[in-house]
This record gives sequence, structure tokens and C-alpha cells, in this order.
Amino acid sequence: MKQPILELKNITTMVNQQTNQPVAILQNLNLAVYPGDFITVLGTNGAGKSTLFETIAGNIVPTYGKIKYHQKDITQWSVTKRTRFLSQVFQDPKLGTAPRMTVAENLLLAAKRGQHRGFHLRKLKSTKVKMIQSLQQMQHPLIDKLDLPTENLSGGQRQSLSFLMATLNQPEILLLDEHTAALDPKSSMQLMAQTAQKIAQEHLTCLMITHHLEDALKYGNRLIILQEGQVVLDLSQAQKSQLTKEQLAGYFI
Ligand SMILES: Nc1ncnc2c1ncn2[C@@H]1O[C@H](COP(=O)(O)OP(=O)(O)OP(=O)(O)O)[C@@H](O)[C@H]1O
Repeated sequence: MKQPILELKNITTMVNQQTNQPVAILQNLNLAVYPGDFITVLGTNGAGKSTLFETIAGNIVPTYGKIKYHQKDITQWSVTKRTRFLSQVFQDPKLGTAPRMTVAENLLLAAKRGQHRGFHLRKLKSTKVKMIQSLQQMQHPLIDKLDLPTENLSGGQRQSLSFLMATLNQPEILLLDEHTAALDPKSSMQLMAQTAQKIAQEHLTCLMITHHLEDALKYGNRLIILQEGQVVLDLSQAQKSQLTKEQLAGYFI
């Protein structure tokens, strides 16, 4: 029996506790994530999906409950400490990349992430050769853009870079928070294909928030639905392969 990489046990996250109207955003939430899981996360606006990710990433410390990583209690671990095993891509293409730095410099930064070393432009040349080789292997569209400042990229290209940076060091856990939502349909489809390919090739463990029911059904081996801060449905690959988009939509009515 596989052990989970990550476990959320009875997580309750309260806000406005100092007022007379405290609100529980996550309510006694339980979730076990196993190695190689690709979990699509659905839920209506305000269901607590982003709060769940913030809690996993350490930006929010839960009011009650425990978070375990390989059975170790990491509930109080800082965001920085968690970046050793965790990477994120957000909805906003402007997040996740340094705008004035070139694509190559951003990739170099990502490659050095968590290594506590200084940033040496001198090292850029040798690292760039390796980058070009791996981008060529991937037939990646950013191959011609390495010397361009990131702020000059389109939203789709920038998001593609954010994804590349987030997965460069093969994180043990990857969180994708509607990472294709701000893109036009073509760019969104391209990035989603790139995402699925990378996750499959490198056996990454991933949670992906999406509002696209088709994507939630098409990708991943599990599908969960959040409602009022709780996981109300957790479907296996076999269960979700039996579901139609219309049946899935029924859970939201
Ligand atoms: N600091 C806060 N203070 C008060 N309410 C908050 C706070 N942070 C989040 N909330 C509320 O908690 C609920 C869950 O928010 P969250 O962003 O996690 O939802 P979501 O499922 O990601 O929604 P969406 O699909 O719209 O992105 C929302 O009703 C939000 O307004």
C-alpha cells in the first residue's frame, strides 16, 4: 500500500476571528495525495479551492488540523521551506516571472531555486547551452525567445515560461491554480497539452484547479469537488471515466 506524499487532516481555516463574525473557509477538510496523483480540483466560486492551495503552500496556517508531508508534520513550516518540494503556477501570467529579466535569466533563477547560491550572470553562458539543448528536445516555443525580457512575452508565452520554471527541478508536488484561465483558447489548449505531457513524462504529483469540466474529466487520475470548504466528492480514474460532462455539471446544481 502506497503512503501519501501529502495529507491534510481535519483542516479548518478561520478568518475574521477577531470580529463577532468569524468564518470558516475550509471546514474539517481531509485529503490524501499519493505519489503520481494528478488531481483535478473543481468547485464553485468561493468554495475554498485557492485557500486549499494557500494552505498547502504555507501562505495560510490552518486554525485547526495538521498537514503531513511523508508522514512528517509540516503544519508550521514556512513557505520557503516548502518550496524545497513544492512548486506553483498561478492564473495571472504576471506572477511567477521577473519582468525585466530575460527568459534565460528567469530559467537560470528557477534552476537555482532552493540552492541558496548567489546569482552569477557569468554562469549564464554555460547554463544557457544546456537550456537550449533541453528546449530543443522539447521543441519548446520559447527556444527563440531566450534573450527577450519576460515583460515582452505574450500572456500565453509568459505562462508557458512560468510552467517551465515551476517544473524545472521536478518538484514533488505541483500546484496549478487555474494556470490556463487567462489565456485565449488556442494558447490555453497548448499549455494544457504541455502540462499533461510534462506530468506524464516526469511522473509528477499535481493538483490542478480548473473551471473547465472537460479538462477536469480529460486530465488526471482523480477528480475532487470542493463545496463550502470541504471535499464533497473524490473520484478515481475509473469512476471519472464513466462520467459525462453533463453528469459532472449536475454536482453544481
Ligand atoms: N482573508 C479573507 N477574509 C475573508 N474572507 C476570505 C478571505 N480569504 C478568502 N475569503 C473567502 O473565502 C472563500 C473562499 O475563497 P477562495 O479564494 O479560496 O475560493 P475559490 O474556490 O478559489 O474561488 P474562485 O473559484 O472564485 O477562485 C470566499 O468566499 C472568499 O471571499
